[in-house]
Amino acid sequence: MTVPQLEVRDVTVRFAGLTALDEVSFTVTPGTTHALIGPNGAGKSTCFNVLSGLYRPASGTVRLGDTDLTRLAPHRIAALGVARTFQNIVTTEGTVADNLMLGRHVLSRAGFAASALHLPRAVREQREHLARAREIAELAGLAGHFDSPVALLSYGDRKRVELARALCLEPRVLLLDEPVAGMNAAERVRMAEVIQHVRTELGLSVVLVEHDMGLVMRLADEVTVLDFGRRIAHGTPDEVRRDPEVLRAYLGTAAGEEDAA
Ligand SMILES: Nc1ncnc2c1ncn2[C@@H]1O[C@H](COP(=O)(O)OP(=O)(O)OP(=O)(O)O)[C@@H](O)[C@H]1O
Repeated sequence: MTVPQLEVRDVTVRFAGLTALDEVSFTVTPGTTHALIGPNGAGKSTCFNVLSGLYRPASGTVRLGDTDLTRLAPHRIAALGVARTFQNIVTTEGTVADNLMLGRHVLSRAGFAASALHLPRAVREQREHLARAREIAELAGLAGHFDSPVALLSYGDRKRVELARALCLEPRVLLLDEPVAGMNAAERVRMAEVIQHVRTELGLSVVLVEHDMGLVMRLADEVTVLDFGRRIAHGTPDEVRRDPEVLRAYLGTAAGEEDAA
C-alpha cells in the first residue's frame, strides 16, 4: 500500500461571524502520526470535519497526494482512503463481526442481488471479507471478541471496535477523534499500544485529536497546535511542549481542564 501525503493548506472555516479555523496549514508525512492539539474550542473537531468532508471550508485546500479532497462528499473521501472514528461510540448493536462487516460493505464488489441470491462469486467475496475482518479484529486487540455482541463489551473494547471498523475501509489515513476519551488508565495504555501496532503493521498515516497529553507525547511524530482557530505552533512533541505560545495557550485555560477532558 502506498500512502500519499495529506496536505492541509490555508483552510478557513467560518460559522456566522466566528472564524473557527483561520488559514490553518499542516502536512501529514506518510506513515507518521500527526497530533492536532489545542485548548477547548481551538478548532480541532472543525478541522477533522473538514478532513472527512462534513464541512466545506470557505477557502483553502485538503489534498491526499494529487487528489483534491476539499469539496468531496464524506463517502467519496472515505472511499479514497481517509477513514475516521468519532468521539462518541456509535456502535451498540450486533456482534463485533457484524459491525466490521458493515465497514467492509463499501469495498464489496458483488451487488446486493448477487449477495442475496448467494451466487458463488458473492459467497466467495463474503468469505474473504470475513477473513479480513477477523484479521483486523486481531490487529485491534479484539481477537477473543469477534463473535461477541458489542453491547456486552467493556468501554475500552467498544472504542477499539470503532477503530477496527474504520480500519475495515483499508484506509491510507486514519483520523482518530479523541480515541481515549472516557477511558481509565489501563484502557488508555492498551489503546495507545493498539494504535502504535496498527500504524506499524499497516503502514498508514494517523491524524490524532486528543486532550490526553501523555498519549500525544507518546504516539505523535509531529504536533500541530491550534488556538482560537489559528495554528500557533508546530514541531516534534518535545519542541511543542517547550514552546512559549503553547504554554501560554494552555495555562490560559482552566487548570486541569485538558487532562480531565
Ligand atoms: N457547527 C457549528 N456552528 C457554530 N459554531 C461552531 C460549530 N462547530 C464549532 N463551532 C465553534 O467553532 C469553534 C471551534 O470549535 P471546535 O469544536 O472545532 O473546537 P475543538 O478544538 O474541537 O474543541 P473541543 O476540544 O472542546 O472539542 C468553537 O468556538 C465552536 O463553538
